[in-house]
Amino acid sequence: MIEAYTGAQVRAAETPYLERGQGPALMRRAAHGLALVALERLRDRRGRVAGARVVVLAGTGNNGGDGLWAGAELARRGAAVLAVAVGDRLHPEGEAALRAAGGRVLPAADGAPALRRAVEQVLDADLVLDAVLGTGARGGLRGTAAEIVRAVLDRWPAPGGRAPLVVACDVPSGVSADTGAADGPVLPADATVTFGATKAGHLLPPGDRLCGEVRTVPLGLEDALPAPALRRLEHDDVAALWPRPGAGSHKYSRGVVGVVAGSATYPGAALMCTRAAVDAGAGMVRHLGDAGTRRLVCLTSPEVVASEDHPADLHVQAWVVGPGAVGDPAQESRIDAVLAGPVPAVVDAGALGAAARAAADGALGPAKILTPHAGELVQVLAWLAALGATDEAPDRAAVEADPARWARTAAEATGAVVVLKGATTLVAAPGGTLLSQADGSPWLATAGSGDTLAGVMGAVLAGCAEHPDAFAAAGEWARGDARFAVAAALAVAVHGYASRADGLGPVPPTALSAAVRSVLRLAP
Ligand SMILES: NC(=O)C1=CN([C@@H]2O[C@H](COP(=O)(O)OP(=O)(O)OC[C@H]3O[C@@H](n4cnc5c(N)ncnc54)[C@H](OP(=O)(O)O)[C@@H]3O)[C@@H](O)[C@H]2O)[C@@H](O)CC1
Ligand SMILES: [K+]
Repeated sequence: MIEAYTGAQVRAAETPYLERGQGPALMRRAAHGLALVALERLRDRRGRVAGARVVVLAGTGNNGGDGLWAGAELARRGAAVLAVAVGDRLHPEGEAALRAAGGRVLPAADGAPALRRAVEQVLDADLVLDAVLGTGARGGLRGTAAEIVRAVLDRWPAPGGRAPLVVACDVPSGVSADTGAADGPVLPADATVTFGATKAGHLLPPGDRLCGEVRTVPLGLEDALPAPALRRLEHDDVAALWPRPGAGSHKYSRGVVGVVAGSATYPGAALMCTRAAVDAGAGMVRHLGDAGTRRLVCLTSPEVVASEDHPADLHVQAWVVGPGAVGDPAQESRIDAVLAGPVPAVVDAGALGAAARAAADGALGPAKILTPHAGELVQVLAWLAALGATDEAPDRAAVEADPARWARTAAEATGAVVVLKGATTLVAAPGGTLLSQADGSPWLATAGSGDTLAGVMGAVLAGCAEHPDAFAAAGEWARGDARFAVAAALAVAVHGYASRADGLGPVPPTALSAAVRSVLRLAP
């Protein structure tokens, strides 16, 4: 599991060390880790370090200091290192170290000619160390640094062209270490070397897409860190946590999933959703819907028991409501009943409007999991604002600029877990628990993918519904209501792995569902 922290959390953990005078030692350790990754990248690209042209984009603070000390190490290995000073000063010891190692300094803020030279040097470099801003940034890049990065990006080579390698120091400058927000220009990094702990901004969109590979250099702060701001499940976590039947399990103890999906207009959603719940290992899957859809469900997945019942007539461990359930009053009535009841539920697509209404009448509770994509979240937040449950109704650009903020807002306003689907999917629980998963193939952005995810999520939700400690192996934090957020993240991860199971190619939802089975053969 990756645990990530805000910049402020890491700075607070560093404070006692700084007060004991250990700041310079921490900086040297950080800079050495940065230099090692830069050396590795240079060797991969050029075979040797000697003679490589390296530019350090150096800011005025300690982030710049890290870059200058790392530049000094590279200079000692024979690289030609130029520090581009973007502000009115440089970290004094870092600058002295760089000069002592034979590096040069270009004060880029000294007028237009200096700025133009800086841009040429960056474009000509083999490697750029981006050390303008780290955890001390207030907002995105501004001033000379912003002008340089903008001018460089304007001339950044087309795909296939040769661009300098970029290694970011702590975070790509201009990306918030706390939120992943990127206000203004940012040089996309091939690798980001971070210090003390992974930062939340490395795992949150849109900044996560600008980090490249993230490497963390330990600084010995681990024991001083508080609870993480954000977590990401990795392969081993998924293998260990996914609910599996024991010798004494039977279909009811494993979890029955009830699916309220499909309508005369959209029967396919019900087929994909029920199939995925079967493939993800539900003990039993029941489908409620119109006669035509039921017949198709039974033909596609004979394992499913389809009926025209009402949710109140059935005992299930978890519901999935909404996929394709549009324009059918009987389905709407079933959705309302599930939302009003206590049973855990995945609330998708056609049920999100009803969820917003139900939430405005009283919290849905943490056992309900809403699964909007960005467009649907905008709609849900607009409904919540219109119903007086929230103050603000952001547009899509605002949601995409800071998705974590808005996923959290929706979670607090509804009392439910909110899964904001995207290339990086965020899971926000009302208590503040936040997970980020980025496991899927870009091919996953296809119609029906969400119906499949909802089915997979229904299966894992049914498996943990009656077991508050189902995921205790992940840590104390995962007990009780937090298990619903973990269930959601597990489903997102498995769905993502399934999209890559046969390599990177198209994944129509039926193939995706079949791949879920191969992913779940993971050894526990
Ligand atoms: N603490 C430690 O023990 C360790 C810390 N480490 C390293 O220190 C980093 C944090 O260093 P930091 O605190 O000096 O802040 P930092 O990110 O360099 O930026 C602040 C400077 O930038 C400026 N500035 C601010 N916003 C701006 C903007 N939008 N656009 C332009 N400029 C802006 C601001 O200048 P001002 O505006 O105040 O004149 C200020 O001078 C951390 O990320 C890690 O790399 C490691 O060595 C390990 C040990
Ligand atoms: K940086």
